[in-house]
Amino acid sequence: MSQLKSVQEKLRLVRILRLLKKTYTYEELSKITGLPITVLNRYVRGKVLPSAERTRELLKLLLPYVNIEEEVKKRIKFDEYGFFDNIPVISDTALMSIIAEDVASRFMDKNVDKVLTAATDGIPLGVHVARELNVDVVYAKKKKEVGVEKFYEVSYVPSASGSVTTLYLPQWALKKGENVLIVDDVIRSGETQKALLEMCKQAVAKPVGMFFLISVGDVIDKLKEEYNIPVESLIRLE
Ligand SMILES: O=P(O)(O)OC[C@H]1O[C@H](OP(=O)(O)OP(=O)(O)O)[C@H](O)[C@@H]1O
Repeated sequence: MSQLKSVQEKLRLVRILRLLKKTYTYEELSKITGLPITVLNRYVRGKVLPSAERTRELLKLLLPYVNIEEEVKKRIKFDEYGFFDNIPVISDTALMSIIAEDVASRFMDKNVDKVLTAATDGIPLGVHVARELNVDVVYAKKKKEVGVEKFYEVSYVPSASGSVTTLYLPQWALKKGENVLIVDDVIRSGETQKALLEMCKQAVAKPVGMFFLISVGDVIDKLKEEYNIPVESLIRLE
């Protein structure tokens, strides 16, 4: 294993420990791993890193306790009208890194050149996934930034809004022939995503897949059928 790969594995273990720390006590983690609390605490705080061999052993022991779907569900807070607050999910950097590893492995064989998302709430997932795939992330905004000469722009009517929204993306951000992975935190009607797909069309770039943390209803099945690309979500709400 290369030095870099070995360090990455160690950092992955620290992220997993930090995530599990939010659910399990040090006593419980100590029982699971057979390591003293003081040692685990040093790993979590980054005071020391485990050896490569211990990292492998600990990952084997701890990974069964990581259920990312449950971690996301646990963090979604619904209000009295059935709307949910996704900030507890997208602001948790340890969880987002672990989710991004999962997303990267799902789309590893797609030769992704760029990750595309929509501002605002798609950005954290976009950044984490792009970093994991070692590519750049670009995002469409609802306003035109000054200093940009040419934009791809798509107008649509978001469900239940009754007004037209336009998304703008600088033309330098997507190039002809690039393989694009579209990600977002949530997909409800799919209108935002169709706008991003339309931007790929304007750029003559190729959408190679779509991923969402949360999808509502059967919208991802419809997109998959219509565009004939893999469309996946971590959790599906009815
Ligand atoms: O499938 P759809 O019905 O199009 O909805 C999904 C979109 O809605 C949310 O963004 P929003 O437009 O609320 O902007 P925000 O990210 O700035 O909150 C979300 O982040 C998605 O981009």
